[in-house]
Amino acid sequence: MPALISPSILSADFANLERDLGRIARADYAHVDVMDNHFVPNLTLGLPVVKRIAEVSPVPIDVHLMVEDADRWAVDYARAGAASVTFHAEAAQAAVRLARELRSAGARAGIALRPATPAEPLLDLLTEFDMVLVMTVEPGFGGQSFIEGTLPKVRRLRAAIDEQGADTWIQVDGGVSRDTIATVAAAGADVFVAGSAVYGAADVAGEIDALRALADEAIARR
Ligand SMILES: O=C(CO)[C@@H](O)[C@H](O)COP(=O)(O)O
Ligand SMILES: [Co+2]
Repeated sequence: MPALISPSILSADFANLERDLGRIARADYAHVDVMDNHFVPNLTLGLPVVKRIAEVSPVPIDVHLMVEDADRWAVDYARAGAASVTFHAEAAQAAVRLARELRSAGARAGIALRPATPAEPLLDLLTEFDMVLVMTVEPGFGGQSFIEGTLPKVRRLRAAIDEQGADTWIQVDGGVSRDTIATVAAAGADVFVAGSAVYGAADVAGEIDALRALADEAIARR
């Protein structure tokens, strides 16, 4: 599949969110990081803000839930208008049940793994999820540097998905930029989250195109 680009609005101007969403109209998704200051040591935004973002965004919303008690909150984000809701494996009691509830609510269901969380427990359950998010930094903040040690996990997931013929996307999030995107695309990723690389660029639309071109080139070669 062609690379999908999901800029993280964590690096947007929160006082001008509608304007900054307009700047990523050529992306495939808008990545919205929901942090609760418990699962991660940072606090961002919640349901009422996500609902308005979904209403004004030119592209579908990809919610990345970094909250404790994902089982309690995830479906509410689907009902708030998110096209895709990704919860953390470490924060869910019943990941398969939750993914099924998200699909029933009309959203794509994603499961996220912190850098130190192994993918192996998921490998027999891949068809239950529309996406596996491999965190390539510790969740909580934008602007961190890419952790190379997460690449074998991306490769293992790619091999399992291809072997099973599963229609599960691999998303990578954290430190994705022109310097790292080709490597992680070659390892097997399909969906690329980039916050500081996109919103820190002088030409935001041009940066999305450049990242997409680099990823597509690496995907074509794998
Ligand atoms: O989920 C997170 C951080 O926890 C991310 O979505 C970041 O927002 C990505 O930022 P960059 O590393 O691309 O600056
Ligand atoms: Co994120």
